[in-house]
Amino acid sequence: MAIIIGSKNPTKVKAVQEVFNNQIVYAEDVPSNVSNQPLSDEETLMGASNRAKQAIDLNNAEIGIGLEGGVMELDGMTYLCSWGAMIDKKGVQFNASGARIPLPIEITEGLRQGKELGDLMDLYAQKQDVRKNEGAIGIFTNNLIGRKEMFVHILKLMKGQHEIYYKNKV
Ligand SMILES: O=P(O)(O)OP(=O)(O)OP(=O)(O)OC[C@H]1O[C@@H](n2cnc3c(O)ncnc32)[C@H](O)[C@@H]1O
Ligand SMILES: [Mg+2]
Repeated sequence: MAIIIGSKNPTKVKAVQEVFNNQIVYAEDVPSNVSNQPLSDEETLMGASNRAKQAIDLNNAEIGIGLEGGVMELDGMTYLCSWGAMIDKKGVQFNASGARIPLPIEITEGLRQGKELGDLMDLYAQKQDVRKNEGAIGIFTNNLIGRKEMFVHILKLMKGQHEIYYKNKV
């Protein structure tokens, strides 16, 4: 069973390889067709969903996956949010969201000026490519949870829903 993940970001690709460890995994960059920095749950989920739909159309894949990072407002705070979408050959789609944590005010201010979280995180942490490594979630949780681990959780939530859906159909 071939699986296509619609991104070459290593945190996303490694997470898919870990969860679908006995399957062939291809990584292809596809556009999210939302802004580079999604600013709501709706937009982040839409980005994940758009990527999954394009990924499944690319080759003769059984499953297309989209994982998207964003931020959302809740109760006057800006939270990190992440969404996943998985679509199979029959067009059945499963979604799941990941852990969310509040972001510090200096990050929120940068986002309000139109900057991308990935760039803000590199400045904040004085590191390069935080988005491809521990992610904002790693930086703000003392690395107890990293970006790949958060995506692993989202992928398990979708894989499990997919398994139950077909188990109950037979
Ligand atoms: O190549 P793609 O798959 O696009 O990988 P990406 O790192 O750009 O990831 P997203 O498009 O899913 O995320 C949208 C924006 O939010 C940033 N972002 C999201 N979550 C992040 C995190 O945990 N750490 C750092 N940046 C993050 C990311 O760098 C982008 O600017
Ligand atoms: Mg991106």
